[in-house]
Amino acid sequence: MNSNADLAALIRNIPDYPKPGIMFRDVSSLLLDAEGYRMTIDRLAALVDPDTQLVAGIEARGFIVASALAYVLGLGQLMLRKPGKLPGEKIGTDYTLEYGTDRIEMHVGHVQPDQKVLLVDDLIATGGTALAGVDLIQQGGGRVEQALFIVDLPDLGGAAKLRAQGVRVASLIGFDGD
Ligand SMILES: O=P(O)(O)OC[C@H]1O[C@H](OP(=O)(O)OP(=O)(O)O)[C@H](O)[C@@H]1O
Ligand SMILES: Nc1ncnc2[nH]cnc12
Repeated sequence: MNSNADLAALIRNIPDYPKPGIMFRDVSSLLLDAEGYRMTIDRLAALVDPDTQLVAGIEARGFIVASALAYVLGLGQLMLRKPGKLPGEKIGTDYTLEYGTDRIEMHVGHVQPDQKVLLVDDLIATGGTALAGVDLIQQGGGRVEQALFIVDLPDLGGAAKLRAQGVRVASLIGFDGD
């Protein structure tokens, strides 16, 4: 498992899921591979800004990345959740993604003023989800200067949109032509 190309080979590609025309990049097959999962987290951890104070993951697949990274880095994890899951006072943002619309929510008070928050997810496509995450964290008073993903689908433009917001974006694997 010497290169990110080895990691890319562990991702299953499923055409026309969940809608015709979508090539679904399934990280579940990468996560099944013990060495692949460890290498993925180690390589993402090596990219994290040293002054990062909190790791934010987006439900559901983002939690798998955020949990492991927060543990390795010795940081706390902020949960950005799909609707109807948070018991406390919350703020939320609606967004559009490659194959539909959704909403994420965050507890009020879970980000400290000016806290430096790393945003992570398994994959960025159109960027709708990640931009909603940045918006929520900023509404909560935090700063997002960096975002990390296992997979980027650059042709869908999400990473470029995040960069236009001043966020530094990195990923381990890029799939062109999506
Ligand atoms: O860049 P975008 O076009 O917004 O797409 C990326 C998002 O889509 C997937 O999540 P999904 O909403 O399918 O939910 P899941 O994590 O619960 O599977 C993925 O995990 C990202 O969060
Ligand atoms: N093509 C894709 N594969 C997997 N997850 C996604 N989320 C948004 N687009 C996706």
